[in-house]
Amino acid sequence: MSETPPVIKVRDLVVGFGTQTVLDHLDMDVRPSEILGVVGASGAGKSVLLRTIIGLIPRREGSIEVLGKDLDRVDENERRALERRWGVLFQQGALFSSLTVKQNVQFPMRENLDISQRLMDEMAYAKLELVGLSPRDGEKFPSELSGGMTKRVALARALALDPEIVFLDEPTSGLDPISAGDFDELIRTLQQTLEITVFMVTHDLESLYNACDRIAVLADGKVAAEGTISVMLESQHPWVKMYFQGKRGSSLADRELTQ
Ligand SMILES: Nc1ncnc2c1ncn2[C@@H]1O[C@H](COP(=O)(O)OP(=O)(O)OP(=O)(O)O)[C@@H](O)[C@H]1O
Repeated sequence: MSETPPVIKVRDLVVGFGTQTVLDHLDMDVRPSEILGVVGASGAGKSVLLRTIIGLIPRREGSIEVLGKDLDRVDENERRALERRWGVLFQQGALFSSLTVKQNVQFPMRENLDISQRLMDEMAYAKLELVGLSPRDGEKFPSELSGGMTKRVALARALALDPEIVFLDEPTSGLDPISAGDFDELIRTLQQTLEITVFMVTHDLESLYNACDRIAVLADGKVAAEGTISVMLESQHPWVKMYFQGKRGSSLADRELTQ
């Protein structure tokens, strides 16, 4: 059976800081158009993995292929072209506080595209609409936004260049459960309509149940378990058992079964 090649292929990845090894010969595949949830204990290396894939942290060993390109074999131009094919939502939203919402969303366009202000405005409004915000919200400054709106703007900015992959680092952290649920639904809808691949670091069990197709658990520097929620519920790995079959996990699993 021939399988579609992964969108992200990580092999034998070793990343560390000083004497600390964070990722220790890690392998991972992210499949086309899936939402992969990456979980693990605090400090397990989830954000480090995300940042290494997008090239912000150097590797000690191993290879990373994104969209069929080996990151060690691309030149500067190819690298820039590749970077335009992914969008990133960082943990804190990381909006520029002195720019309006619209200008924040236009930032990647300004950096990468040679187009008129008018076209950029139209594109920014389209992205804002995609994430459920109005043109009027575009004139606000980040300090005037709620937590949920900030995440939506950061997502609109991540989508600015119509990426094929979106990396999300804890997209629902700091949101109340209802806003977090809305955000999960938004990610799911976007993935279905735009067919993007989503790499999502999360602590949020609800997100894992409601938004993710598959889950990868990081422990001891590796992917210790991977698969659907049902695979997680049957896993015998101690951390996975504690997380998914612990008190909170069980109540979600019961709810899932009775739906
Ligand atoms: N720039 C850095 N310099 C030194 N150590 C770092 C750096 N970035 C991360 N680390 C260390 O790498 C380890 C993994 O960090 P990482 O942020 O990936 O954890 P995480 O799994 O995302 O945790 P959390 O769920 O708490 O966000 C931690 O021990 C952290 O202190």
